[in-house]
Amino acid sequence: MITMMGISHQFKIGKKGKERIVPVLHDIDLSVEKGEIVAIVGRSGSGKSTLLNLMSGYIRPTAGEIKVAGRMVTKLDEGAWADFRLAHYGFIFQNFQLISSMTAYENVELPLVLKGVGQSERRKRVEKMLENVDIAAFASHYPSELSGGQQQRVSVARSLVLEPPIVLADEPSGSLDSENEKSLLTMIKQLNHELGITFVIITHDDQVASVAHRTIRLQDGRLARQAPLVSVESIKETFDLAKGGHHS
Ligand SMILES: Nc1ncnc2c1ncn2[C@@H]1O[C@H](COP(=O)(O)OP(=O)(O)OP(=O)(O)O)[C@@H](O)[C@H]1O
Repeated sequence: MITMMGISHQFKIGKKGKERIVPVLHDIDLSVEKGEIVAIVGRSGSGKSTLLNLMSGYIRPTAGEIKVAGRMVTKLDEGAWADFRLAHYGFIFQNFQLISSMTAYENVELPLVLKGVGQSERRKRVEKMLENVDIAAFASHYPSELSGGQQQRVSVARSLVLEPPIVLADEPSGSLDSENEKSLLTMIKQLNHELGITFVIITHDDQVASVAHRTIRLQDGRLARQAPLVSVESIKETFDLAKGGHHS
């Protein structure tokens, strides 16, 4: 679903003429399969958010290529990226990013309005989504009239209402208590299972990482080597020996 090939990224900081280069990611090869839940973990500053921002096209890699849903997205211009994002990605953030002057219903409806979906179809989809995340009873509440957990549910509903194939989440449970965190994780598992949505989730939290099918660790901008149970060399050796033995 998402393939990164030889991705490196560096930021330029400082005033013109006195710029400094900050290398952040180094030669990342990574792929996320359709229907996977992948957790990205690593120390603060290891490059997790940068990696997610590259996947969503908010920043462009200094080197390397990214393919998403069969499309070479590194070649897209700003406008094409915006369309691609709307069609392929949902986002879940730590601070929910709901619009305070809109009700829960209107917040969830917004992506459909932006996409030009007609009113009766909008109503059907918003109502279904609000029910999916168990927040229908609070449809007419403004964000300030909702608890943190309820706001996160609305934010999840909004990110999924266009039924994106991929959801990118940056510390989605960061501001939730353990009860609300549990129900967010149950919801993620359920959506993954029922709709086959692919999730890429940045987290510091072992609970969140425990729902993932796979955990990717970043260490100083590189993928940490997952210690294989048996090295490739030893498999080759065994294979060659077995072959040699057979012929002799
Ligand atoms: N826009 C930017 N300009 C310059 N440097 C940046 C920029 N964004 C991030 N960095 C630097 O890149 C490095 C990685 O940052 P990033 O936010 O990807 O880390 P992270 O692993 O997500 O950290 P955290 O867990 O604290 O959110 C940091 O050293 C950071 O200072």
